Amino acid sequence: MSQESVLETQSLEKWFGGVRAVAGVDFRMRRGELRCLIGPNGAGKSTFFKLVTGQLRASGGRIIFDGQEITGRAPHTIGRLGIGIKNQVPSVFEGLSVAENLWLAARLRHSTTGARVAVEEMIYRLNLGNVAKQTVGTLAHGMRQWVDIGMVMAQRPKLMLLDEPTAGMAAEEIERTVELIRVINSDASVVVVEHDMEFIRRLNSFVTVFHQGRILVEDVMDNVQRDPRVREVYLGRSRHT
Ligand SMILES: Nc1ncnc2c1ncn2[C@@H]1O[C@H](COP(=O)(O)OP(=O)(O)OP(=O)(O)O)[C@@H](O)[C@H]1O
Repeated sequence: MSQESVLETQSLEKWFGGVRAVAGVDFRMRRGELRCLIGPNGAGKSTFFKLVTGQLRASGGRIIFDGQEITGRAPHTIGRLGIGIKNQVPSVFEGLSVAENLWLAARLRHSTTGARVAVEEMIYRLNLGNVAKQTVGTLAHGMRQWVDIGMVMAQRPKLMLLDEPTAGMAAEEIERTVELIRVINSDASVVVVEHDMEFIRRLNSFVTVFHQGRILVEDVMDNVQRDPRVREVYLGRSRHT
């Protein structure tokens, strides 16, 4: 594997019974890169994420993170090595405050002092100072998503996976999420799975298109949207254009 790669998969496969959800994926991204992953429903994007984080065990192939093979490693080991994931459903504690949530996440990786520093930094970087003491369950949907993202950031991952971070967000919340992803990407590699094409366009990154568990196309968004194969399987559908 190239020294430049933060993540590489080789012939990665996942079967669920007779369904080949991930069907031999050779994926590679550079250290420091921001990459978007798109594809129609059922294309295998979430399964790919879960294989990388160890939430699911691969049926075949290899996963290499930061120069080290992580295939078959447990999720907590992979987390400690530096891969963080924000799943579609926020894993916040609704009954605790923003600061308490960030603290619990930060303590997974840091000493008491280090965690305190990380919490303060996340509150600042996420611009959550006004709501730091507020109970997360009382916050608007967008803010809960940002707290969830902050909890992953507080662990200082080298690679952050974001599964549909803008789902259910209003336009101004989406705008702020674009900025937040740039902040995250200033010191971590990032992969974003999204259905919102305008959001992907705003992120202005290299895009990988999944279809039926395989990589169909990899290119910049302009070329992806013009590609007839992509239009056929995905962008031609009114819901996604
Ligand atoms: N736990 C599971 N058991 C059985 N089949 C599964 C499981 N998880 C996913 N699948 C199947 O694997 C395929 C890929 O699903 P996956 O959720 O990875 O797609 P996706 O691209 O993330 O879709 P979406 O955009 O709708 O989230 C689908 O056919 C799905 O039904």
